[in-house]
Order: sequence, then structure tokens, then C-alpha cells
Amino acid sequence: MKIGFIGCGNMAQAMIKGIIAAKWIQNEDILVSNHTSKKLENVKELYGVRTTMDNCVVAGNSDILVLCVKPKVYSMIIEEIRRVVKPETLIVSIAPGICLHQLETQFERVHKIVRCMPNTPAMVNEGCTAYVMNTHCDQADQQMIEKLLSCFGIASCVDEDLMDAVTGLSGSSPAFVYMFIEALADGAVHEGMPRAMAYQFAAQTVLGSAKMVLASGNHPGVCKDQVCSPAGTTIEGVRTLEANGFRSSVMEAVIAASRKSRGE
Ligand SMILES: NC(=O)C1=CN([C@@H]2O[C@H](COP(=O)(O)OP(=O)(O)OC[C@H]3O[C@@H](n4cnc5c(N)ncnc54)[C@H](OP(=O)(O)O)[C@@H]3O)[C@@H](O)[C@H]2O)C=CC1
Ligand SMILES: O=C(O)[C@@H]1CCC=N1
Repeated sequence: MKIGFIGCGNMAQAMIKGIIAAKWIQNEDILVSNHTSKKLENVKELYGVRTTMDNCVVAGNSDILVLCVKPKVYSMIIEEIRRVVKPETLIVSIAPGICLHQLETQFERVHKIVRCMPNTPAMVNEGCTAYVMNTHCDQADQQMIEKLLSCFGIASCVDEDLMDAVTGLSGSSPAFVYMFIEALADGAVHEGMPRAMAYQFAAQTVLGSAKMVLASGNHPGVCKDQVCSPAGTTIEGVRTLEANGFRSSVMEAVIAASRKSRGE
């Protein structure tokens, strides 16, 4: 089994790292292409994967082919590789806003195609990926894609009309969470805490809070109430966040990212 990646940027490297750590396939059965050489040299040295600057070599020799380039170059890449992709190859798209129908049209021939939305926490095996398959995929393909995506986190099959919401939430919100961590730390620095300690405390607190929600199964509001002592410190902070439109800001960010994914 050979897995190919076209484009060797942030998301490809996160997925490759997860696949290697899971020891699912041999390192040399991962093929990676990029139109420039620097990142290829890095992944070759780090992971012992096979690299090339020829996208068609990867496209023609992969059983699973993951397209890891920016959405604006998707059409160009598909045009470049479509004649060499084997009919049985499972094609995986991770681009926001490009639907299965568009992909099928651009490839012209009948192909098994999976549309995914992963996220960069895949790099630390805590990814969250949603996927939807086209009608040419069967149960074996689903098992294969679940196996691939599970190498670096959780994987859920969703209806295609949810993919833009997924993009706004799990795809994009790691950036929002990093901003939240940065802001938490800035607040503590303002209060005199050394910066390195502030980042560590802020990140660990976000990690622990997320685990609490997942492990307890509680509504997040229940977890929040457990922290807020009557007339205590936390409720002062909660009041300030509400007065500054915290929840509304976060909702608007997810909605804006989802709309952008929809092309609005
Ligand atoms: N980053 C994220 O959190 C997520 C990204 N995605 C999606 O994943 C895809 C990749 O994103 P991301 O990894 O962040 O982007 P990056 O810019 O980090 O990676 C894209 C890679 O594609 C390479 N590339 C550009 N043109 C070509 C070409 N013609 N042939 C071969 N390689 C090429 C770039 O090379 P170079 O840099 O040398 O120009 C770069 O290494 C996008 O569609 C994005 O929307 C999906 C979910 C999350
Ligand atoms: O910002 C982007 O367009 C990509 C898709 C989701 C995360 N990064």
C-alpha cells in the first residue's frame, strides 16, 4: 500500500507525522511531492519518506492520494495529474469549499473520491477530521479512509452539507484557540507572571478543560458552573467576558469561516 501527498506544507506534514507514529505503513511507502525542494528535504530527513518534485510520479504510484495544496491551485494540480491517476486509487481532497461534484467534474474520469476536513492538531495525534465519500466508494474504501484518518486523531463521516460548518469549527478554530491561549497568557503577564510560565499554564488549562468536557460528557455550562464560586473570582471574569461579547465574537468567527468555506 502506498500513500501519496501532493503538497508538503503544514497539513501534509501533520498527517505524515501521524501516519508514521501510528506505524501503519512503511515510511518508504509514503510518497510526497512539492514544487519546491526545501520542505521535501526536511520530510525526507525527518521521516525517511520518498520525495519528488514531480506530482505525476506521486499521482501515478499511490493507492491513496491526498491533495494537500491550497484550494486556488487544486484545478491546476488536477489537470496536471488526472491522466496518470489509476482508476482504483482513492483520491482524498482536504480543501475547504471544493465539493465532491466539482472534484468529480475536474477529474473527468470515474474515481473514488473522499472529501475531508482535517486539522493541524493531527501533528500531536489529536486531530479531528470529518469526511464524506462519493458514490463510487465502498465499505472497504471507508475502512481504509477511517484507518488513515485515525492515525492522527478522530474521524467522523458527515453529510456533505455539514462540511463548511466543520471547516469553520474543527478546521479553522485551532487558530482561534491559539489566540485564546495567547490572550489568557497576556492577561497573566499583565498581572506579573513570566511569559513562558503564562503560556504553559494557559495551554495546560485549555487542554485540561477540553478533556473535562470530553471525559465527563457534561454540558460545558455545567463544567463552567463548577469553577464559579458564589461571589468568587471566576464569576467576575465571566461577567467581563459577557460584557465584552466573548461568546458572540467566537460564534461570529466560526460563522465567518464557514461562510468563507461556502464561497460567500
Ligand atoms: N493548515 C490547516 O490548518 C488546514 C489546511 N487545510 C487545507 O489543506 C490544504 C493545504 O494547506 P496547508 O498545508 O496549510 O498549506 P501550505 O501552504 O502549508 O502547503 C501547501 C503546499 O503546497 C505546495 N505547492 C504549491 N503549489 C504546488 C504545486 N503546483 N505542486 C506541488 N506542490 C505545490 C506548497 O509549496 P511552497 O510552500 O514551496 O510554495 C506548500 O508546500 C489547503 O487546501 C488547506 O485549505 C485543511 C484543513 C486544515
Ligand atoms: O484557513 C484555511 O483556509 C484552512 C482551512 C481550514 C484551516 N485552514
